[in-house]
Order: sequence, then structure tokens, then C-alpha cells
Amino acid sequence: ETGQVTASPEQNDSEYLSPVTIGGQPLTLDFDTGSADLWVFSNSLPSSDSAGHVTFDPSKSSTFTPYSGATWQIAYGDGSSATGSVGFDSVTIGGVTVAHQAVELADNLSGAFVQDTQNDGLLGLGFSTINTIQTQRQKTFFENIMPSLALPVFTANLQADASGTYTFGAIDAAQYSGPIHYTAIDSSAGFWQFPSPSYTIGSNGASVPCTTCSPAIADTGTSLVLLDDDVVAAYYAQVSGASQDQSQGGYVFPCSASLPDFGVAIGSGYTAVLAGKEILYEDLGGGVCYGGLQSNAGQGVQIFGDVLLRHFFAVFDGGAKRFGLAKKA
Ligand SMILES: Cc1ccc(-c2noc([C@H]3C[C@@H](O)CN3)n2)cc1F
Repeated sequence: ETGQVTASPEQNDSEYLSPVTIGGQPLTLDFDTGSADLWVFSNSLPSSDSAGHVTFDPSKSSTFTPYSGATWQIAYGDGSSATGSVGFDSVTIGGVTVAHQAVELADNLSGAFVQDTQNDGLLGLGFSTINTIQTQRQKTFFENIMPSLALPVFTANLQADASGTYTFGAIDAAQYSGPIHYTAIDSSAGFWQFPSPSYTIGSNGASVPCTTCSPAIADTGTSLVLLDDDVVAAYYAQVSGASQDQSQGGYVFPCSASLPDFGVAIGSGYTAVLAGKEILYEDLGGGVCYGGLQSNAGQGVQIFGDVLLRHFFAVFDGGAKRFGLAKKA
């Protein structure tokens, strides 16, 4: 079987939200290839936290079964966090259903989630080695559905400031053109992780080998592209007027600045290039703009988020354990 759902951007394409039905209840979730928990706002949250959000009410689902004693607690790259209890229910995405999916019910979460009222929770599409359910971690929606899919894959066709698509079980030829450039992934850390051994700066920039570059992960749940400090410094050294602004939390530059193209290696065979203008992430006002390339704060992994992914058609191949990018159709 195959299924397809829309991916709708929030402001600044900061995240993409997709419709999911859980126990017959429709919710809007942030699909995140950088984590492996499926959690939702639930009616056990204080109303001060759930105001403005759609909440899942297990008592209204005829198919919900509690997983008594199980708990979960998760923290995200930006410091946001959530915790709660666990049950199992039927989860449907684009007509594709897992009957017995672990569903994590938030009964406590950090402010950023409360304020983000379009978002009713997250759906992890990483590997369940990083699922946080204790004492027995549970599989993701994709891991559960994979054996029933026509192809053991899902694709992300995110768009800049427009509605895109997640597709499960097929690589839709109508969504891309030319070859898909694959790299093998190492899922041992729970991510869609691959080496990124070089980068390019400028339209005819030579490829800079980067033997010390951290491996990269494809992360639909991260808005920006977070790079090793030496790489991001090398880029903004080419942008006149760029500086690191502590108050804004990263590199800013004059909105009128000329931005060089930037390319990152996807494994050793392909360099994904972003046009300079695609690196202007947000206009902060006063002629100051915030960059889409920022530091990974020495995390030891480079995070290729939506600023990169929204310019490509991305294939997450769970069968062959590989990740691929292609030009959009
Ligand atoms: C308010 C809010 C905060 C964070 C996130 C978030 N979702 O995915 C991720 C990245 C970072 C890494 O943790 C896994 N993928 N971050 C979503 C939110 F709605």
C-alpha cells in the first residue's frame, strides 16, 4: 500500500505540519526525521497548556488501550521538552494505518510547544533506538508500517512557503526529475546519518575537502542548516557585513548583502547546492537578516534541516538504509 499527506509550512518554514488520524481523532503533527517518538497534546494537560491546540482524548477512542506504567520524556535540539504516559491506538496517515501504534500522551511540556498552537504534537520518523518510552522502547509509525508498504520508503517533498508532500511506500516519479543521488546511512545513533566530507562556497566554488567535518543528519524537524563552526565561519567570511549577534543567537547580515551559493556533500558522490538567496532565512527588521546556515554549537553532528531539504526531493529508504536527494520536478 501507499499513502500521501500534505506538509504545510508554519511561518518562515520553521516547521511543516501534516494531518494524522489517531483513534478516529484528527490531529496536526510535525513529522520529524530527527526523533522517534509519536506524541500528542492530550486532555490530561492543564488547559493553560492545551488552549488553542487540538488534544487527543483517549476516552473518546474505542480502539485506545493504555500501556500501564510506561512513561516517556523527550528533549529537542532547541531545548524544548515534553513528558507523559503511553497507550496504543490506530494511527492513519494518508490512508495507511498502523492498528497498534504506540501513542505518547503529553501531560507536561515546555513553553515553546504551548505557544506553537498549530502543532498538536510530533511524529518521529527516525529510528526507534532513540525512542524514549520506558521501560521498553516502541517502534515508529514508519517501522511498523514498512512491511506493508509497496516499497519500504518514505519521501519528503517540502516546499518553500508552500504546501508540500510526505509519501509513504512509493517514490513518485511526478515529484522529481533526474537521478536520485543516494548515500548509505548509519542508523546506529537513531538518525538518517551520513558523511559530509566536503563543501563548496560560491557559484564556481571549488570543493573544500573537510576531513574533520562531522557527519550530517537529514532532519525535517529542524528549521535551519546547523554546521560545524569552521564551515559556517568560512561561509559568512564571504558575506560582507555579516556578524555573529549574540542577542539574535547566530549569524546576521545586511539584507542587501550578496550571498554566495553553498553546497554540502551528501556522502561522497553528490554535492547539494543552495543558491545564495536561499540562505536568507528571516528579515529581522531594520535592514538586518538572519541566516539559514548557523553553527551546530559543536554538537559533533551537522543538521541538514528544512532550509536545505525544502529545495530538494528527499528519499528515506528504510529497506536499503540509504538517503537520497533529487531535483524537484
Ligand atoms: C516547539 C518545537 C521545538 C522543537 C521542535 C523540533 N522538532 O524536531 C526537532 C529537531 C531537533 C532534534 O531534536 C530532532 N529534530 N525540533 C518542534 C517544535 F514544535
